[in-house]
Amino acid sequence: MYVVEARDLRKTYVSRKRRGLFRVEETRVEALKGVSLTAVKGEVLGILGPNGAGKSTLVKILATLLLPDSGYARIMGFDVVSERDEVRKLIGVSLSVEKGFFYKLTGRENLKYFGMLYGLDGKALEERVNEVLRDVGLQPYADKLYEEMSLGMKARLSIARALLTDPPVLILDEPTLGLDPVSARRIRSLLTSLAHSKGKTVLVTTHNMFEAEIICDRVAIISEGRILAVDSVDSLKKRVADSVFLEIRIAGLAGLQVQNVLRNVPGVEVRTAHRKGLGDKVVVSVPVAHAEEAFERVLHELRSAGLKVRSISIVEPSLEDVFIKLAGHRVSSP
Ligand SMILES: Nc1ncnc2c1ncn2[C@@H]1O[C@H](COP(=O)(O)OP(=O)(O)OP(=O)(O)O)[C@@H](O)[C@H]1O
Repeated sequence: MYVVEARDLRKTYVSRKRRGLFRVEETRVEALKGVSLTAVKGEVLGILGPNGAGKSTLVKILATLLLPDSGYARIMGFDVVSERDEVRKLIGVSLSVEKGFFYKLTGRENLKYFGMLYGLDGKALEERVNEVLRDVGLQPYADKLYEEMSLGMKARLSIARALLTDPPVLILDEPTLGLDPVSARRIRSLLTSLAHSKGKTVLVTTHNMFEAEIICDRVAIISEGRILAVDSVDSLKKRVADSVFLEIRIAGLAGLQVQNVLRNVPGVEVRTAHRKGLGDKVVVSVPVAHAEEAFERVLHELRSAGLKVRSISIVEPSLEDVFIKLAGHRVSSP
């Protein structure tokens, strides 16, 4: 059984704006255009896409906070619409824009309040609150008022709240957004250990390629309301890799010379030539099946032409390359 299962989810937002006294203008945004995905026990599933791709909409539907127009989603077999209460017992949710905390209570008091709502009390509540504060690294700031916390502290408190009941499923919208690198690293390793050591299913949205690559067992690439692919990072890369890149650094201003020297080498395409740092960095694209041969040949040609090669390395495609290939644009500029 899938722990998370979504089938053909669709959601259109309709907003109405008054234009003059009698005219109302309606705008419709199709945020989800038939999204299907599944997640199993013990995996971190990343939902990766640019701003406006539909990540938050999807997450809110799975978290029972928004109704889909059609399609269905289940958490451990329970329907997110018709069995909302059962679903809520199974999930811990942290959204990127949090509204539910009390500004005049401390972080610890907020957690205690939510812990009580979830049925914890006495010593068990005290211990659980300390445990989750430790997990997210918030102990030193636990007694600060919520309104005095930094963005990063608030983000961590939100994850701590999602962990309170030790739920089997975590649904986290941009969990490391606004965190400093040390806190982000801590949260990332917490999420992978929750999945891999405790068997939890962790759904995280992110537009951070690096994050998706290092924490996700599988990544769902979403763009303009559609899932373009769901697979492990390695498989996604293999899917798009019809070529690899050789990154060559040459002493001095030699970019154009490299282009000239390599122009007639079969299968080699010089993609860019620009100056960076100490010398020119030239990226050469070669067919994937001939990477090793091309490496030798390119090095030989450059040396024969008297160019001083500082370094040459084979660069694997990145998740960004995968995204560009599937979506037709970069993550940062849809
Ligand atoms: N309440 C709403 N009313 C109208 N349109 C909305 C609403 N919420 C989201 N949208 C639109 O739906 C689309 C998907 O938004 P969504 O927030 O799901 O994307 P996202 O991938 O989470 O983006 P981000 O990374 O910026 O949070 C966007 O075009 C957005 O403008």
